[in-house]
Amino acid sequence: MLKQPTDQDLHRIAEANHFVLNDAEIGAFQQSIAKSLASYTTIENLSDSTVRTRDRDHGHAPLPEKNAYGAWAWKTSIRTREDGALHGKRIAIKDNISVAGVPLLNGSEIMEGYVSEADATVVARILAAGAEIAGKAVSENLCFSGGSHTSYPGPVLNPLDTKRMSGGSSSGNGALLAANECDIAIGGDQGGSVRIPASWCGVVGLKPSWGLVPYTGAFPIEPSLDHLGPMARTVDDIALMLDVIAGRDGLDARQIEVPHALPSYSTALEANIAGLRVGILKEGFGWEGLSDPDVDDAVRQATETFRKLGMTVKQVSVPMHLHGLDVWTGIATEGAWSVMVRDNVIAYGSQALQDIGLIDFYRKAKLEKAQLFSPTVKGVILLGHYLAEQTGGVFYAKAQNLRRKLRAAYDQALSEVDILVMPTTPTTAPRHEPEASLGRTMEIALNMMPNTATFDATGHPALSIPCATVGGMPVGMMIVGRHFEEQTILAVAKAFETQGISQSGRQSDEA
Ligand SMILES: NC(=O)c1ccccc1
Repeated sequence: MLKQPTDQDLHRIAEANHFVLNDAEIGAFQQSIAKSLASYTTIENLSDSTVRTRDRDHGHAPLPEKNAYGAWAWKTSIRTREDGALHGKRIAIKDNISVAGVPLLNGSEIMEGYVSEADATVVARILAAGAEIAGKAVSENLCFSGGSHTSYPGPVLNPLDTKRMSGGSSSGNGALLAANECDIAIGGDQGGSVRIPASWCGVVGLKPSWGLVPYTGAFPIEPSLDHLGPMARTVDDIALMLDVIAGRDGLDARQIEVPHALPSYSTALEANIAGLRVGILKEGFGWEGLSDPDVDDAVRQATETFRKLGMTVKQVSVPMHLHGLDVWTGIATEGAWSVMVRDNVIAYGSQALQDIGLIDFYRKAKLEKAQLFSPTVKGVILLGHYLAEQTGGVFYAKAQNLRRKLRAAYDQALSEVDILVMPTTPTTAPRHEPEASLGRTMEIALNMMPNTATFDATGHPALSIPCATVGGMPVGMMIVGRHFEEQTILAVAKAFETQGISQSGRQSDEA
């Protein structure tokens, strides 16, 4: 029950909002508030009819000896039917996505003790398609890192070389797929978090068009950047999963642009890709101080495969790509601060389904345990709060407007070619740096995203596929397409995968 505010409360709040109240005004506002509070009593007493915890096996914490890479956050064996498109598939769910009755840490110690009350839409759809939910995969701390070193309870190791990072923020997903501990994993991507671990772990990862896959039931960063998408070892499994999870759920405000009728992505894999036009994005290569020239070369060389497949390949230029990360930063920093910090993961103004249990737990955790926020999250709080205080959101607002311009710039290029290609990440998986300073910890969490984050801002679909190895580690090639043309990306990726396997370049180093 909400208590009537004291007169003191009203004076304090008025002062915080830069006005003053006299005694007569206080009296009048108290009366008006008393009337409104009756509605809050009603709200408290009405059921909002959301589905709560089901009767199911809640699983167990992973045994350390069966968690060599620190990639499992929780183990389950949830299956609700014995048939369906995903029957026989073992699925890992990134630990920022709700599975009813199962803990959700979102990579942060402050969430210790929280248990999700309802299945996310993607989880409900996966179960309805007959798959087994094999567990939750470790996420970076509140999803705010592209490395795999900020996760609680510990870093995630890359199974291909355990001294290296698996990439984040879907860090566990990449490691579990590379280690063959699941067949398909659902990741989240606001700045590259599906594609970075796919790139560094040598698997396939798709960030679908913004909105295509409902975000309902996943812990957000900022609604206009939030995406969920599949990761797997094969393009077939990506398409199979996309068929299951894509489409409106009627609960997610991010789905405003999603077409009501969607193609069959699995069927689209067989489409004829000869004649399609590939654009090598000039500005996606040679990032000053970031790019490994061997990675750039390997991706350029891999595009020869497209020629062999009968596609045309040319270089295209989108100068604004160089500012994509700036636009993203303007949206992500203040946006994440407002949603995740100021507003307890509520996006005010949206009609999306709200997770009351999560909001309540997280609000209290934030009040009591803020000291446990990771360096990356503290960085977002410091700059986001400062920006709001100094500028009142003007930079956020302008960055949102610039997003349209950025999107139009890529759309222009995508009117001349069917897909854009570039390295997913400027390097292969870097080494863990356990002794890193605070500054270095932040740097290695954020320095790999110039090609990925921009497409979270514009919402274009983007897939990372292994295309070579450098120094024994996989190189990811990113294929970007037009909005809601995942079928084209998948058909191209499938053809590349089929062709690529017979090539020596896939297995050996491209010096
Ligand atoms: N959640 C993300 O996609 C992300 C990726 C990299 C850095 C920060 C955030």
